[in-house]
Amino acid sequence: MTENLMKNITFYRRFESDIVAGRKTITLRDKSDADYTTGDIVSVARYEDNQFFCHIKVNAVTPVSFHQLNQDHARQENMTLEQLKSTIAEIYPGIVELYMIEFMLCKA
Ligand SMILES: CC(=O)Nc1ccn([C@H]2C[C@H](O)[C@@H](CO)O2)c(=O)n1
Repeated sequence: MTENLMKNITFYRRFESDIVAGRKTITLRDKSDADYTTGDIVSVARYEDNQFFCHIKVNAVTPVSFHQLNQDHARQENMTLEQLKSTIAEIYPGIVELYMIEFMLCKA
């Protein structure tokens, strides 16, 4: 019998309030952190202390290059495009190939 293990993802603490309010509906990750499939229900915790704070449902996973990032991506991250690019550059210095994980909050 195969067990259906729930996947996990972490976000930096500073993004928790935007996620639980539904203001942040994508995250851009490197390949090692993008192993999600449409329909996955994912358990979300803070990166700093691994404290669970919600579940999300994955709506799509799409490759996107750093140079393609635009105002739509920024709006879905609840940031300006400048903030988004500098956040990505800080987390993943020099990265070109990203994966956009689109998600929606699962209401408890
Ligand atoms: C460990 C790790 O990389 N954790 C991450 C990576 C990204 N995020 C956030 C930051 C931005 O809002 C988007 C785009 O990368 O996702 C994060 O919270 N934690």
